[in-house]
Amino acid sequence: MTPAPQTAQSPTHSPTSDRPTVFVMYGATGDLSRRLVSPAFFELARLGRLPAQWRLIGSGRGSKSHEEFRDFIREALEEFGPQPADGPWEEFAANLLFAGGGFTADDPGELLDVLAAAKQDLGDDVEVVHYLAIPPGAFLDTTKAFATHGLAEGSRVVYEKPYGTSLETFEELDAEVQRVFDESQVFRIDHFLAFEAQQDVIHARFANPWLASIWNREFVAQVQVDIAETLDVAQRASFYDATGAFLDMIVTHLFQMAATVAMEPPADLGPGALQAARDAALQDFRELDPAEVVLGQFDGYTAIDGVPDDSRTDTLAACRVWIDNDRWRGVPFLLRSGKKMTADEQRVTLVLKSPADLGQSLHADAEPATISFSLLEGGALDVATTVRKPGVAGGLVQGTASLPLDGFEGPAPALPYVHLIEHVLTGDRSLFTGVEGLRAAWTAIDRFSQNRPEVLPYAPGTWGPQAADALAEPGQWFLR
Ligand SMILES: NC(=O)C1=CN([C@@H]2O[C@H](COP(=O)(O)OP(=O)(O)OC[C@H]3O[C@@H](n4cnc5c(N)ncnc54)[C@H](OP(=O)(O)O)[C@@H]3O)[C@@H](O)[C@H]2O)C=CC1
Ligand SMILES: O=C1O[C@H](COP(=O)(O)O)[C@@H](O)[C@H](O)[C@H]1O
Repeated sequence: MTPAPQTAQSPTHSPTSDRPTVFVMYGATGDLSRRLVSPAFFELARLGRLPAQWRLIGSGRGSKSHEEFRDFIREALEEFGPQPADGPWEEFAANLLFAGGGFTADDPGELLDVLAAAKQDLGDDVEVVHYLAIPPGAFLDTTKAFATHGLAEGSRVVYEKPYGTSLETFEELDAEVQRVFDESQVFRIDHFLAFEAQQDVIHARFANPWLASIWNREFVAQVQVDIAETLDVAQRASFYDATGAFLDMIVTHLFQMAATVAMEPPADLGPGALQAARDAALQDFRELDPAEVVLGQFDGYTAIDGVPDDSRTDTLAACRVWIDNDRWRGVPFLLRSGKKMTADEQRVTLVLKSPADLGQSLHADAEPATISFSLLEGGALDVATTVRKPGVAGGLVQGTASLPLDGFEGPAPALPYVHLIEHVLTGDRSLFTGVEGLRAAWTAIDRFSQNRPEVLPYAPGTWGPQAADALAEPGQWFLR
């Protein structure tokens, strides 16, 4: 298979955020827009890092006046921050526009008119960024609509995850995307790659030879990527019920995080090399065995408005992934993510081999040490290690040294979407997924997709069905 060209910067776009820019956000009334993307735009405005002249057009199938859309975004900021009062709200709001009536090949709704007016306001040399914050099932038709209405040429386009919903739909979508756009125009998001702490996993590994030297099957017994949420899905039942935890989180964010851990040292830490290293790791993922996947649904899920009474959608998924290469052969990568769980935690953990695993007789029964990165907010690095118990009785005890990763002088950590939007403007692909890695991810889950296990019930506020615990044996989940 010939890899699609992946260039760090478009030959046709200058790596600057100075060009007047119109962002069109499809799905602007949705959960992603309210919780993550609109706050990031406002944060960029607060930081003075948007282009000097810009507009943000929210696109949706319903109808809203520009003023109603501004109120809608203000309410989202009041709920999720940054607070409007903490930034240049009035100036920001004046740049917000809404184009209703949807956007399809047959009917572009109000978008062409609103876009033309915004471009006219901003002058001749306007950059247009299309941002698809809509459910993945709508990506293909929207891409076709770009071609029909002549909106592809000279623009940049940002696809949310999941890019596809199966190997087949991924191929269909990507073929259309490659037909309509040049690869240099396309950005495929996985916002976990933009977490500050995700970047810490990479930099901690390569800046510390002691860490780099144990980052392999000789010393690591298990790798765990565990994203637990107390969050419900009531606000976005229709998207969620059609998607489920496995597609929403596992084949997307958790596969990318697992690949971040698993990757070979990249040639350098530049955008192209990082993306290529992750993609290469994904290509070594073994096809998932459906017997090593556990799906769960929290009790009460089907009572949510908009969820069918007989829905079998998974709200939790856990699996064991094997990576067939010299560094990781035989090391299980345990991935788990679910809604309505016990806690909000996002962790990448390397469980190291115990003295017994390494054939040592001294302190053979000592617990395995762990190196664990919390991905929440600014992140933290927690190293749990066995030490002597103080006092005359002696014995061993495990203690944890915790290093907050945002506890240093300098700017505060930025929201992931702040990084992503800036990187789209500058053409830097280090935080974006690569098409070959995505193809490998969909290939790895293809057999599972045709043969999904039964969905098991779990009580809200727990760690999921017991079968998920068993995946970690003979070890156990770090979060428990
Ligand atoms: N929510 C989150 O935390 C995150 C979501 N994502 C991704 O963002 C995308 C959107 O997710 P989210 O915002 O949660 O989903 P929502 O269900 O909230 O949908 C977003 C918006 O898309 C529009 N929409 C729905 N169906 C269609 C359709 N068939 N065609 C065109 N537009 C449609 C709706 O707006 P209207 O009715 O106004 O047209 C809706 O408000 C998904 O791909 C998701 O995976 C990524 C990271 C985080
Ligand atoms: O992509 C998604 O991510 C969020 C979790 O991301 P966070 O940045 O809010 O922690 C998840 O809740 C959502 O279901 C999913 O679509």
